[in-house]
Amino acid sequence: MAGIVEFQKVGLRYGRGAETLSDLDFVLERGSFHLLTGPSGAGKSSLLSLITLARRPSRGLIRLFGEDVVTIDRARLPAFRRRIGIVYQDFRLIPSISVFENVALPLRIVGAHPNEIDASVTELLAWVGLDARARALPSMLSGGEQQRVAIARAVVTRPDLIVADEPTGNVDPEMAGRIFHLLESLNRLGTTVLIATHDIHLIGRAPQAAMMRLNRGTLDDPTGALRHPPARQAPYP
Ligand SMILES: Nc1ncnc2c1ncn2[C@@H]1O[C@H](COP(=O)(O)OP(=O)(O)OP(=O)(O)O)[C@@H](O)[C@H]1O
Repeated sequence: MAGIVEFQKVGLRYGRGAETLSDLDFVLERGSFHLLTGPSGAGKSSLLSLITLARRPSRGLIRLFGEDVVTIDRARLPAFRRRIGIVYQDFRLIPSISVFENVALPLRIVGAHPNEIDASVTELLAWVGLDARARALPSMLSGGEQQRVAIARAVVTRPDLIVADEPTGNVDPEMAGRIFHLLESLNRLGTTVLIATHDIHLIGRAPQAAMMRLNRGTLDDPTGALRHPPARQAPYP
């Protein structure tokens, strides 16, 4: 089965200091569900930034969807980025447009039909409990509400890969459960999901998820799933 993400001997160094990430070797198989944990400062966001093509590694090979994205012509990177739904830790909503338009934006970029945009955005905003706030600007929302908008935006195009950095960091346990359920449902439909989280409740909800643990920039593999990746995750209870 093809790897959606493959890292070989990847290292990342900011400036002239020691490496923040070292010798990362792993494969995320198509349709897998991974949780990335580790103490604050271990390098989780840095690792996600390599996968989402926000940064290039200092060394090593990264393949996304089977292609080497380190040496690739930069002009081709947007096509890869469009296949990835990203939930940023700091949301990164566009402040000058409405909640609806923030979620609609990825669909507008790919030229989706207006009817499809209306239907998809409306459905997702209802799913995250924000249908009544569709016309609001992001600044009028609480942190947790903004996080839900960011999640709706990340999944609206049904991307091949979803990368979420602390997607439940600002919401209550009930909403965290809904968000997790949404990501699980997308995973069952074949989307590969990688979630970086400190949320022990979230980790407890996903006993079958493959765990990746970063420790000072190197990766532990407590479930062995990186060396022997499951072809497909077992269904969640
Ligand atoms: N742009 C940057 N320039 C220089 N150093 C950076 C940069 N981004 C992150 N770092 C450093 O890299 C290390 C790892 O940071 P990173 O944000 O990846 O960790 P993290 O595991 O996501 O932490 P947290 O759980 O607190 O979000 C930290 O020491 C951080 O200071």
